[in-house]
Amino acid sequence: MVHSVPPLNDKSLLKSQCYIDGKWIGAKSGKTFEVTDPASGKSIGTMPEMDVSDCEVAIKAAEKALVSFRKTTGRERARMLRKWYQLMVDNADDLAKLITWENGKPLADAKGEVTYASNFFEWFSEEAPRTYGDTIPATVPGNRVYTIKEPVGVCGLITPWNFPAAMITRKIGPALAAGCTLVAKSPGETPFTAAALAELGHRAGIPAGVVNIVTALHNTAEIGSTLTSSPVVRKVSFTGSTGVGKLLMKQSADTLKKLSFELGGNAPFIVFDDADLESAVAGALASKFRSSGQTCVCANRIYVQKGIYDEFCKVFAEKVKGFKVGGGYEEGVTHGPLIHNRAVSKVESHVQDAVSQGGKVLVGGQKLPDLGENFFQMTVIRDMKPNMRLSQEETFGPVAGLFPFETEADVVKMANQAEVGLAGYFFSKDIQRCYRVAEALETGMVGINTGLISDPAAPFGGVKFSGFGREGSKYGVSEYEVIKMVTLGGMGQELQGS
Ligand SMILES: NC(=O)c1ccc[n+]([C@@H]2O[C@H](COP(=O)([O-])OP(=O)(O)OC[C@H]3O[C@@H](n4cnc5c(N)ncnc54)[C@H](O)[C@@H]3O)[C@@H](O)[C@H]2O)c1
Ligand SMILES: O=CCCC(=O)O
Repeated sequence: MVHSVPPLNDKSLLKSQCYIDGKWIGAKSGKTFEVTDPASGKSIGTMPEMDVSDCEVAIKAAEKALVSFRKTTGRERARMLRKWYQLMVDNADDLAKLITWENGKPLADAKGEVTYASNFFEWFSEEAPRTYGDTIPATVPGNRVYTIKEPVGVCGLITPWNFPAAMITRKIGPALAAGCTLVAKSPGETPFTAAALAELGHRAGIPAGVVNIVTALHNTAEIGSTLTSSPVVRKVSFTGSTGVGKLLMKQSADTLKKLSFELGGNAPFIVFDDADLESAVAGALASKFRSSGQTCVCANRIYVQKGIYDEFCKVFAEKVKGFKVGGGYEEGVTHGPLIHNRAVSKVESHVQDAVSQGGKVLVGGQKLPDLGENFFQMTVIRDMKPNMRLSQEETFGPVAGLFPFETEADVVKMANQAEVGLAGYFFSKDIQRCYRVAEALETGMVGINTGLISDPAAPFGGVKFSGFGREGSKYGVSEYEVIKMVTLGGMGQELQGS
């Protein structure tokens, strides 16, 4: 496969060290791990394999920086975030090249991610000066009661590889807006984008120790356990799988941390007979195949009502045939590789399971070894059944399983059978049904007549085994705050001299 990486305009954005206490440093042990390009399998470079002692240094730096950072005004923090946002915009091309290089997504998608990611800094720069408390009418005569919002303290942030920029800015933005300092563990598969962001944060004037990034691949679990067990770290925010979320929650119990968990999904995508077929197909394609199916809000189970099932399958499959899979820098490529061969194996096993139980492959279904070991065809399977693995587990890959259904009640029941509840989608022109089904779906987010719901202004998060807490939106900052209530006693009610 032809594969050449375009040079960065600003080569100093490609780092091979960690940003801790305002300085670029390696692991004390001197150990590093290698990061590979998922498209070519070639090495991109190395990053420090940090361990418990390195992570503790980062926590100390964040603890020290908190003393003064928590006293900055919201307006001051807003200006820092705004500068950081602007630097992301100014360096968008380089950030996108890094994302494509380490994650594999096509360059146009990577550019879209940079815009999405930078918008979290813009959004939270606007929220930072508006973290209002309340004035509360007291029950006790003569008392006055009010609340103030305070930063929760040092935060530990753990993010996945599927959005190397957006998952970390979605956490750093509100943490800084609230006045918190932090230690972020960037994903071992995609650490370079986070490091470039740290460099831009440095240039934006974020004070030393406020943002610290540690990297590790093999020591990931011990970094996670250091962050969750440290009494200094008061909050952990994690985005990743449900299994790891449960582990981190257990590990956080002894120190009673505030937690936010954005975990796995298995999104139902429902198309009713009364839907506009063309826009339902477009919505399903956008939702299912975004990042080659590797987003937590990707449609995983596509339910189509019997009356339009055959037609939907035909039109949907024709469109998928038009996709071009390849290296993310190549012209005309619409979909990139999967992150690693474990992801390819899971996708392959979901296809084999469906086929062995009567699913019919309309498009794809195979690995693409000529392109590289992490490539898999964009795949469409019809005649899916509820007991198939794809129906029960998140595929996190490019397989669209099309399930027929009869009634609204049947499909809502099937949709809600999942343990997880992150996003759900449906297409219908019936306004009463729109309200009814949106309210009946057991998910944290619902897209009606759209397959794309992500927006820094909208609260992102799940229910059930998809976790808790909301990111983005007017609710995002509160995840990083505590409410302090103040009662002033004996304030009196009568005016002197009355
Ligand atoms: N809800 C959301 O917003 C959201 C967003 C993106 C991905 N996800 C979910 O993430 C999953 C895909 O990512 P993945 O397979 O890499 O998930 P994962 O849980 O294995 O890894 C996610 C992150 O956690 C780290 N990690 C892994 N084990 C850890 C441990 N023991 N202690 C501390 N950190 C640890 C990894 O290094 C990585 O940075 C999917 O289930 C997807 O739905 C959810
Ligand atoms: O993969 C999870 C995040 C996706 C998004 O924010 O749209």
